[in-house]
Amino acid sequence: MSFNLSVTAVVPAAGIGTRMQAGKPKQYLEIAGKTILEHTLNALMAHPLVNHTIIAAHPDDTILPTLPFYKKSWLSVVQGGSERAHSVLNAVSTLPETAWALVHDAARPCLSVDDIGKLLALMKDESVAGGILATPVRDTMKRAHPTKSQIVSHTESRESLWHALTPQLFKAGELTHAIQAGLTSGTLITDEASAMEAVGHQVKLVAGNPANIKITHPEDLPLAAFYLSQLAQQHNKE
Ligand SMILES: Nc1ccn([C@@H]2O[C@H](COP(=O)(O)OP(=O)(O)OP(=O)(O)O)[C@@H](O)[C@H]2O)c(=O)n1
Ligand SMILES: C[C@](O)(CO)[C@H](O)COP(=O)(O)O
Repeated sequence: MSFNLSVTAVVPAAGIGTRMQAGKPKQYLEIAGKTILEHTLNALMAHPLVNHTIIAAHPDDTILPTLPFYKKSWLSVVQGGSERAHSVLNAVSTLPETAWALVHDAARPCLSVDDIGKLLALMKDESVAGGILATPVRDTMKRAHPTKSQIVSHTESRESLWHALTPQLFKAGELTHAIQAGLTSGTLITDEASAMEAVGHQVKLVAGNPANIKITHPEDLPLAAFYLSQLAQQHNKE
């Protein structure tokens, strides 16, 4: 049986980085001389099965066209939307229904090629619609009191609780329909898996490296710089 093994990376990059409180969208902040977005694209394109990337960019983005990779043949750009789900939908809906979409946050540059490979192995697993990189929760989880946000209401069980990361891998057609259904029904869609789960698809959890952090707040930058240096050292040893 032949499997469609070509993969398109889809990179939602239309956010404005409010929580980062920087003078520009966080994906354009630099680490080791490259923008965070460029680190992320390099990470994705390092896997031999990833042969194209679609970026969903903010309509007012004037930085992206100035970057060195902008005119590369392996890159396409679509307009992002008001929410991350809209940005992903605008990109994924341009793909053939049977294409594999590897959706990955622009704000997650510390992605290893090994973790991409672990997730792409799901393309041959017909028991699931796709899957996501994730890490098991390590800390005790507390639910705050609904009206007293600094007071503990109760302790949540951390049994079988995971942090969802990206990339998240699904067939473009199924993902397009799931996001459209979720947006129409008002389902909260904060990642691709939540849309797929809502319409009944099986989603596999693939344990990934917790270094694959989402750069969100200023204190994440030095941590990401450290993890990127570790990835570079590992790459140089290979
Ligand atoms: N309308 C949006 C909102 C977010 N994103 C992207 O989704 C990823 C994860 O979102 P987040 O970390 O929340 O980024 P921002 O929305 O930029 O951050 P903030 O919420 O602090 O403004 C980022 O790569 C961001 O660029 C997007 O493509 N379109
Ligand atoms: C997609 C994601 O990175 C998975 O953890 C996360 O849901 C993005 O959330 P954000 O609020 O858009 O940063």
